[in-house]
Amino acid sequence: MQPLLQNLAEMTTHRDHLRLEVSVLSTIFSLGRMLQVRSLELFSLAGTVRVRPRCWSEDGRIVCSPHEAAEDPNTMELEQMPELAQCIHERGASAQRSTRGEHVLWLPVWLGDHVATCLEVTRSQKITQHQHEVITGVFLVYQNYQSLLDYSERDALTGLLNRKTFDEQFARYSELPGSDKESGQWLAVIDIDHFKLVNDRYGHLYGDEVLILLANRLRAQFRSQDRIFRFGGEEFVVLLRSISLEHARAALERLRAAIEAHEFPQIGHITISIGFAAATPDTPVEIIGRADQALYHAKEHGRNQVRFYDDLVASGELQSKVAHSDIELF
Ligand SMILES: Nc1nc2c(ncn2[C@@H]2O[C@H](COP(=O)(O)OP(=O)(O)OP(=O)(O)O)[C@@H](O)[C@H]2O)c(=O)[nH]1
Repeated sequence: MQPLLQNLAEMTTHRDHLRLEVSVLSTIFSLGRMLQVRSLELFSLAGTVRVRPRCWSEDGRIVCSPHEAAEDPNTMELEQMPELAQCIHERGASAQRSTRGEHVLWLPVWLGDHVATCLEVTRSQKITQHQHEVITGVFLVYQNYQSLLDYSERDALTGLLNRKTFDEQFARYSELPGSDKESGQWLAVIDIDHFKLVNDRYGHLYGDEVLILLANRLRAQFRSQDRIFRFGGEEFVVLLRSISLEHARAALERLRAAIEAHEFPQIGHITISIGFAAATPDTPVEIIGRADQALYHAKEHGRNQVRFYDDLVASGELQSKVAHSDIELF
């Protein structure tokens, strides 16, 4: 039991979801006689729920896929794993499948009413009641800790990622290939127009309702590899990945138009302004600064519009930051 307790203690030192995942897989693997342990990621793609192995045991070590979910060639539809699919539809705690020489146990990680990860344990022998209890015990420690970690990274009102997690997520994006016009990374800052009026006229509760509806719309609009943050107040930031400039512009424009057309309960119609910039290998502060400049340009020129920083610099409507710093005297 001693090594198991040590493994559990080690597991809860991690402050990063992936490291925690690797640690729980290695703890379960060390319980012995495992053919394989894997973490499966569940994600939506083109209207279907897909599954892909994110990390797995290989030669006694845990290795992780180098791909993002949507670009991973090794995915399948959830429905191709009927026992797991049924367990998830029924919001079950576990599922099993036993064939000759292979016994599989699945443990979905429930965060609220949502599953994005599932642990899979495969043994050559049947999993006994005692082994099932030990594995489930380790899993529950992991799930509770994962949920605490998730809670600390999210904005309480909207459930979007909070400002605190931005730098880490941005650093991950920066490791990916740089932006070009064919396929790049983009950072957009989205701000509700005259939101103070909504609060003043209808009260903060209605204001909060608008923020929640906008957050839901953002989640529906962007893909699983994009990252959406609430930076505080009525300001949201989206990191868009692997998308051409024109597609990024079109997605942001669709969002703007959808919000303009939406009838919010009691309040009626609101609009948003969006500024965006290329997520180049500069510091996050510089990139947010550029997107912010584009946003404020939109605010000063009528609101309810999407503006791209490079366009504004090219047309002479904005001066680039370099030009500013040249004349900075203090
Ligand atoms: N309901 C609600 N309001 C918030 C929250 N956080 C910030 N606000 C409000 O957001 C409003 C932001 O107002 P301003 O920064 O003046 O901007 P604005 O009225 O949107 O005007 P423009 O951005 O110039 O179009 C303030 O009234 C804040 O009180 C929140 O969590 N809930």
